[in-house]
Amino acid sequence: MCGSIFSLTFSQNSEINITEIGRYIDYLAEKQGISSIFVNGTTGESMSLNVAERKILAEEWCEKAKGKMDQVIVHVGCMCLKDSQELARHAAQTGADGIAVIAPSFFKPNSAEALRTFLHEVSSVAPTLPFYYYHIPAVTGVNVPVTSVLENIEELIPSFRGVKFTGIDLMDFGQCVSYSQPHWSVLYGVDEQLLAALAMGAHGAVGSTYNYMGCHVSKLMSAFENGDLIQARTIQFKMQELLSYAKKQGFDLGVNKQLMSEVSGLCLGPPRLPVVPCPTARALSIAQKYHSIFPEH
Ligand SMILES: CC(=O)N[C@H](C=O)[C@@H](O)[C@H](O)[C@H](O)CO
Ligand SMILES: CC(=O)C(=O)O
Repeated sequence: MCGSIFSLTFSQNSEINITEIGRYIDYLAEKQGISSIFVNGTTGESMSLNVAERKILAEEWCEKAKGKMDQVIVHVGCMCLKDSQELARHAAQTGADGIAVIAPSFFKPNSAEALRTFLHEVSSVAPTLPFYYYHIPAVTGVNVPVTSVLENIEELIPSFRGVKFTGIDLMDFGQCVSYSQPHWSVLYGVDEQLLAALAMGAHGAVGSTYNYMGCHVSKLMSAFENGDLIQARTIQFKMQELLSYAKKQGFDLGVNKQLMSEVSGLCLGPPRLPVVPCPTARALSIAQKYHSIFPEH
């Protein structure tokens, strides 16, 4: 299971703060059973960071994860192809285990072909690095079916190794799994309905809430593997209960980040504008809900 890391900032000025990264990795490995990390993605507020900041973070996460995480996947997608290529080259030099790329979303690709060409251009500057397409249509507004992105993709991108699928279209997802090659990973990213994706054959899970619910999610996944659907559902329903409570209160990245700070005790700092910090009372109430749903933590 892969945790998507939150950005780390200083509370005074929301400048990036790399001093907490080592502790963050130990927390994920020891307390949440997280074996891989996804850096500079949605949760990591990559689109609100500049290229220089993203390089510093990628370097520090790769360095501190050595010997503690199986894999560090660095997201390098940007609005600008040149920036994405610069970050892809940098990820290769930094020793990342793979890169992921989101569809640009200001000027959107108008077809699967345009999207595939963009992905190809990024991958070609780091040809030896395993490449993942990151599908998150609710955020990007790019709704190209992933199935159509995957068609003969290795002819275009020989380093292609899978998809991080954060969408709710389980038919598209199922077809991706069905089309996938043995050396690919088709990973699911909507934490609230992971169990449905496991039934469709998901090879793994990547998500923001695994930062603080990872230990429960690994139980959900083992229960599913052992055929214990009752137990798997019980855990999934608890996750849904927490997230639906949080959503009623206005769940966004600011709330999610504050919740992680409350549960873990780590100092993650505030989000960067345009995301605004979560009011303390709201974070405490959601954290209380978390502890009542998962009393063992
Ligand atoms: C939009 C977004 O941030 N999606 C995340 C992963 O990609 C998920 O992990 C969600 O944060 C999670 O499923 C809660 O809604
Ligand atoms: C949530 C997630 O997977 C990301 O941070 O991109």
